[in-house]
Amino acid sequence: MDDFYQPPPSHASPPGLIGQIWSIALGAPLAAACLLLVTPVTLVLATRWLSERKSRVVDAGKNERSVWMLPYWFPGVGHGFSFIWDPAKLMTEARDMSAHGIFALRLGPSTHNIVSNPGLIRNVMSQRESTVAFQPIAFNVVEKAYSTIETPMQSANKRQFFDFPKSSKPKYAATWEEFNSFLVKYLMREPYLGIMLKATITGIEAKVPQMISFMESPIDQESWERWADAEYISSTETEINLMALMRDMMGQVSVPAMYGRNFLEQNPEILHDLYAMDLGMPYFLAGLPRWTPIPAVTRAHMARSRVWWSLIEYHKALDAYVDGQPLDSSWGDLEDVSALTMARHKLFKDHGFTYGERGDISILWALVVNANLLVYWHLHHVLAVPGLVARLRAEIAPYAVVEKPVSIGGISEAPRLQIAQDGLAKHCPLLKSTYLEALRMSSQPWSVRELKEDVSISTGATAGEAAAAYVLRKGEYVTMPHDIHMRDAKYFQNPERFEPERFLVTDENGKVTTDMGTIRPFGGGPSHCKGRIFAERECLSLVAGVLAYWDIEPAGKKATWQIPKQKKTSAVSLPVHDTRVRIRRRKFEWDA
Ligand code: HEM
Repeated sequence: MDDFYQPPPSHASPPGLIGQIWSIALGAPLAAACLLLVTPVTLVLATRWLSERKSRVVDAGKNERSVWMLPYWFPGVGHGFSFIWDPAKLMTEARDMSAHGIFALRLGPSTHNIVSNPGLIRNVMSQRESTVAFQPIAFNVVEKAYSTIETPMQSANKRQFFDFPKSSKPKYAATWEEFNSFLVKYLMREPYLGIMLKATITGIEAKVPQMISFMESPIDQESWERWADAEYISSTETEINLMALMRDMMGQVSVPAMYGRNFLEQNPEILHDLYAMDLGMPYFLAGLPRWTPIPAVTRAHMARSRVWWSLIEYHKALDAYVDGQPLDSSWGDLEDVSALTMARHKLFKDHGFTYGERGDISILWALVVNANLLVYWHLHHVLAVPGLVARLRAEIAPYAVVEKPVSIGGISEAPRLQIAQDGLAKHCPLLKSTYLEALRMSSQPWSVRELKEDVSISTGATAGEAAAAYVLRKGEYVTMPHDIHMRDAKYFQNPERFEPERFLVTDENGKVTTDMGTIRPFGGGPSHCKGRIFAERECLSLVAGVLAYWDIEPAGKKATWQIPKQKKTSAVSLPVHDTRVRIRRRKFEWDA
């Protein structure tokens, strides 16, 4: 026996009952620790093992299968963590592992069937509302995103305005169809579409020549220059942030076209409140209240409240206007308010909606958040391709005309801009193709539907491939992240590259036009964007006007175009940083 052998230190237990209690007490921390560690690990491993839902044949005759669900690790959370962390990565990888671009994810308590195959999406979009419903999703978004959450601090006087949406749900349900029909009638059909476009184009023709003031002091600059951090370089050159500038330019012309010119004059900060509100959309949808200790959440709530109050005052003015009551002179005559806004106002008033229930905030938000950013991406991509600006200027020359200024003595006014929006949309295929390519690359729109019944959707037969059908289950959701398809190398060669001619097609007579193909930047089905025609015309007109009027170069030491990475907000992404540029007025033949 070794000399140095020592028996283990004895926790010499006293004999009997006390001894037993003593040993349990000593063993307990270790056992508890083991249990604490082993139980969750076992649970997580078991969840991972059992959670995969294999795709099984449902009906062999119809080649119908159930949807494959990826395995996940955490019970109750499902794929929630990886979805929040990087949804595009999770969904792109799963799409590549799935047979036909369809798979299921578990997000908390709900199951989402994620569909990116264009044939399957077409099928979902063509289903009846009673089977694949959008209305409950819309109500949910409206409830969470556009209602203000009351705090006990608010006065009773204010409270009556903030009763949206629970009390108003029945009123909305009763008028849902009529409101939807208004969107189609007044945003997509003539003469209303043409009237709103005319107001927008008049704004573009007036504002584009004033886009840069070449003033040294911020006090003398236009508001959009100040927001875009304009820096005076010389009387012919300014350095400025392109995204901030273009975003405001679009809002400066589209908001007056919808709400009349006095609305923006009364609420000069409202565009920026809408941007701040849009940034807060994920917090609203997650139900985070104003007092959440995260500054961005509070900022978003405050911005949304300010937008609410602006619209409440506006609706009071509209009430007075239609009732023939005296109107505060700052509102002007309100004669230039769009037919859509007036028709919605009438319906709200006739059905007894209180001011707080009138959901105009959703339309104002839809008008501003996507188109305003798209003009920035479009312009940025076009400027970054060598030689493209010259080609586009040649194409748009008959429809975006800069006229020689009138001179009196030695003083000339600024050259005038004339835009023919119809010509740009119909006779400028290269411009339109670059617009579609900008939409393909910079928008991340999702369409979500609730399944009210089991439904079978089919890929449709394609050349060399038989149709495959999938059964989606009642109570689950079907989610279509259109960006996953729009960046899929199977459908778009070099999907990460901006290719100006990607959407051009030539017919048998050699006529060149554009074809959108399978991209869906505006979603689809019953909730298909109702502003898509208006958006296309206003975006093409603003981009053409700016290209015709201004020279733009990258600023900074390296002075090369670097397209920023994207951050998902609404349909069109936000750049992670702005783009600093130098802007000069173009030289024309009369300048020589
Ligand atoms: C480039 C600009 C735009 C993009 C990319 C865009 C995209 C979208 C998307 C993805 C949807 C949801 C579709 C779905 O659920 O499947 C939508 C809905 C909508 N958009 Fe746009 N949009 C743009 C501009 C506009 C403009 C300028 C307006 C004018 C007010 C507008 C009005 C609407 C409306 C009213 C809806 C809701 C339609 C409904 O639920 O019936 N959009 N948009």
